[in-house]
Amino acid sequence: MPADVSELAAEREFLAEARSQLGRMRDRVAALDGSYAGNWVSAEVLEATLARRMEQLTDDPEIPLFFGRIDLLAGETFHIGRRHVSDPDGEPMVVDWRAPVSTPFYRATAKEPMGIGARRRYGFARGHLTAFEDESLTRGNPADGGVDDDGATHSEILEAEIERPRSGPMRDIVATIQPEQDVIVRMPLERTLVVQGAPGTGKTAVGLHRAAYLLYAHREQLTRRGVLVVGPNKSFLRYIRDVLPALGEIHARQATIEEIVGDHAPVRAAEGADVATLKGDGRMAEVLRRAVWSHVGTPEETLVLPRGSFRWRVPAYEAREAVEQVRARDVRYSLGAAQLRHALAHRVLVQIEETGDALDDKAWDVLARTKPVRDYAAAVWPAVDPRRLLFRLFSDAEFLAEHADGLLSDAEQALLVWARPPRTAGSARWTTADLVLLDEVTDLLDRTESVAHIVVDEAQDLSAMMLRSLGRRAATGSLTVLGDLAQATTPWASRDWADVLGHLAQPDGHVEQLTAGFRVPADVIELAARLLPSIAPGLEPPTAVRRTRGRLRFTTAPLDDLLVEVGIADLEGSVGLIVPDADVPHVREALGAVGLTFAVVGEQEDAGPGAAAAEAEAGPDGDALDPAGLDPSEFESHLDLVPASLAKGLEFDHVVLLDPAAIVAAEPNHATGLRRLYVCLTRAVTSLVVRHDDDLPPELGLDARAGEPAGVVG
Ligand SMILES: Nc1ncnc2c1ncn2[C@@H]1O[C@H](COP(=O)(O)OP(=O)(O)OP(=O)(O)O)[C@@H](O)[C@H]1O
Repeated sequence: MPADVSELAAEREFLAEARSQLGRMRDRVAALDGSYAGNWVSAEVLEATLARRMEQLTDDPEIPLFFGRIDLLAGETFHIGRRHVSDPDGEPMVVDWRAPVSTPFYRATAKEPMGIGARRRYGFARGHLTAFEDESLTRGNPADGGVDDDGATHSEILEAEIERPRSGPMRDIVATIQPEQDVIVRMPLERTLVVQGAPGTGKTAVGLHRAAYLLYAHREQLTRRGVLVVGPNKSFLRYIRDVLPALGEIHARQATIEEIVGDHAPVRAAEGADVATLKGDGRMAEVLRRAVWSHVGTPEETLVLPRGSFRWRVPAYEAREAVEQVRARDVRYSLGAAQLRHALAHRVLVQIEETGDALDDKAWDVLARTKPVRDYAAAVWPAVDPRRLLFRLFSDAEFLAEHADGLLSDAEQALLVWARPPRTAGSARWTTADLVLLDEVTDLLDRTESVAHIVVDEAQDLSAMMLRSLGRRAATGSLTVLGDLAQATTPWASRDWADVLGHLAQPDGHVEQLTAGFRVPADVIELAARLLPSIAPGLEPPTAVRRTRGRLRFTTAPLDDLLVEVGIADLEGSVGLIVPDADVPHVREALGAVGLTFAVVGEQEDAGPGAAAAEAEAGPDGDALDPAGLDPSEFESHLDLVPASLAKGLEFDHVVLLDPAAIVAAEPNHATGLRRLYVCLTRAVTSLVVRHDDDLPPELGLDARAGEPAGVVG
């Protein structure tokens, strides 16, 4: 038997043995239960821990138990996988990719071998080990066998992974994390960092793997205090939701900013970009701070506290002193109110003690809770209701002017005041930007609880006030901030990462860059990069690492003809039809008319029971889901209809993009429109077809009259 064949057989045997050991570990955990615990609380905790452990030990035969191996120069060999597997003696058979011992698998090069002599990568097909590929790190001589400038060796298995046709929701990249990505993934927990990277450079992937790494490296702290992953919208969160569970991590909350601030009130209205931008401006924080603290009054009367036959008194000047002392402590507003009650009670306590009355330990608290003290303190330091406060700011121009003086211009103040104020705070129709302001007010009143770590994706799109909302939720933790300034599509987006770090209250955070593009093929990048001088001067396009240059085509064909001509049903991999939001209804009809089955991104929730019923009615061939051919399973469907506003963060093997000019025009200003177009152009992995009329945005630098613009047709 040739050496390679016998080696493959040995590796398969090892895989089978590792699987059976994983089964043994699982059986052992299954035999344990909470009865080992000392009391019911720890029983509950133990049960939960065991349940989590069982989940981690579940063996999915489709997912390779290991994907790599390193041979240490010192002689030891380690298989690297998604989870740790040990033999009955406790010796590791597979080590977790996040363990320190695994680091050289990701980072060692011939120039810096990090103590390993060889690296092996495995090829799998549906869980079956089909191939392996060895790389020697001891050659030292770059001329020896395909070692490139930075000492990396060409890997067919890595290339196959990068070139694979895309389908379905996002997958993990644990087998092929690149050295510069791995540095970010394993950065210490305390470091807040920004990852700036062009489309497809793996920011989302890296952020999720970093969350998984931190959960492993700081398990106790992170599961107790929480990890939060923030994405731009719910469909994006559905797109990424399988990645962390596939890495064995199910305890990270994934939410949009709207969901995070959603506890304050439901969103019941939208508003113009100018108003929303102003509400998201960092100056609003000071307006709100002033408005909240303006409630603290100046005591003018004596506090009188009857007790038995005595009437104890705190004169107004002493009460004023107490207020000043509490204010100087710079505590949250509600805590200040409680401290004022105690400060007043203390002055009474001292008087009582001076009479020689013996008081017990609780007397101070009891005095602070008496009705006269409570009423007096509440009159000077009244409770503030966030919704009533915002209602007053937006309906009472004088109140707003008082607190916005020197911060907002008259014109800006006029923008904020409601043209037709609701009658009460309870009937106000709040917008998303309002909820973020309510979150700020709530935090001025009572400190917001902090989690241990937040991963924020598409962070360039968040307003200063939104960033403050996230920053306070990581006040005693850290953040991984992912984004691309060239993809900023909100009118309130940030222009500078230093500003972002400032709003997050993490000024010491630092910026890392990713430049290698794993998604977009070179021809498509070159097209999209034409927009960069207009939308983000100074930012570079990604350097495509994909071998295929991609297929790029422009057409003016009518939509119905195009749908037939592209041959969507026969394309391997997923297809995204990206259209201006306003065109979704008529394109949906057109797709139904040509009999294509598709899902509409962003409509999964709405699809609900009706769609399920339609699916049940579908014949065995499943191609008649409902009259419009709607397939409710967004990202599982072969074809997704994607409103341009929801394309961000997604990718499809093939993209058909309709009407770039309308996509640009739909945004509140031209620069934002061009950035939206940049996002839409950079979703394709294999091919991009652009359907347009005679109005291609001039910034693309193409001659549209020819229909097939010169110089860029693949
Ligand atoms: N090291 C890697 N090995 C294999 N595939 C990778 C690697 N890094 C990234 N990818 C793939 O590249 C694609 C783009 O990754 P990702 O979506 O994380 O990029 P992004 O920078 O967040 O893009 P965007 O800015 O468009 O949101 C994904 O399919 C991802 O799996």
